[in-house]
Amino acid sequence: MIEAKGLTKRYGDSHAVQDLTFTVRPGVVTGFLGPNGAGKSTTMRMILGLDAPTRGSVSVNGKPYAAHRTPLREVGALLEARAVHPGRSAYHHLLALAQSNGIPRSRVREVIDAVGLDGVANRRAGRFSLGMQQRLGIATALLGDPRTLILDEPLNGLDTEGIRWVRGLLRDLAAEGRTVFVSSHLMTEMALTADHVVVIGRGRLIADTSLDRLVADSGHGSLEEAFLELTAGAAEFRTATTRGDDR
Ligand SMILES: Nc1ncnc2c1ncn2[C@@H]1O[C@H](COP(=O)(O)OP(=O)(O)OP(=O)(O)O)[C@@H](O)[C@H]1O
Repeated sequence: MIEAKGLTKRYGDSHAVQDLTFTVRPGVVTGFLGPNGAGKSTTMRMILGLDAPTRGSVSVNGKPYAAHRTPLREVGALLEARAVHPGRSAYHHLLALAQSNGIPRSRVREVIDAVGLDGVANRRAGRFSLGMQQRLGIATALLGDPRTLILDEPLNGLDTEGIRWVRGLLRDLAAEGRTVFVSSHLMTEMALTADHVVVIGRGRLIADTSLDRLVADSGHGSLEEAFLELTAGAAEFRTATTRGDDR
């Protein structure tokens, strides 16, 4: 469970995140949606204690992230797939994290197999393609068998098989009773994966509802249309076509 209360982050004169209050519940996949620059990554960084809120608070599984004694066993996160020592193999990257978090060595092989990296586990992570780095990032998130998963754009760079695999993985993790909070710009994928959505724009909460209700209430048949309508006034970057300049 993730609980944000009045969460706010200001950089200089501008708000990246403003007065966000929402709860991410276990047992369902919650999609975290918003246009470019809406504040999704900043919110996730605050949940993980990587950025301090200017105001407000956020807890994961009942406590601030930093208050957990073995955080990797509570919360698995993928924020920046490239945040891996480039000279280290995938196996040694995971092993170092396992050893510093009291996770058995056998779990390293399990997650390597689970993400399909068994054939390249001894290669330097710095030479991995984006999709391979993303798979390693997901393996890192799964390493501690955590109750809560926070994944920022986990589908970036994945091939068709990888995208389908992540869809099944997220649904399975939620079905096991875990909390799954995932951001993505791929609305067709989110429509297939998420049960619930939290939508933000310009740092503010726009919607916190079931995916089915969001689509039904919009009167449109798709999440993509519902999302574009909902965020029309909150998107900083829209192309001429979407703005209707050429009509
Ligand atoms: N360290 C920082 N210093 C100054 N401004 C920042 C910083 N980090 C983020 N911002 C600003 O905060 C806003 C929200 O950025 P954030 O990366 O959280 O958005 P996002 O929803 O994840 O965007 P995207 O979908 O494009 O990845 C943006 O205007 C961004 O420029």
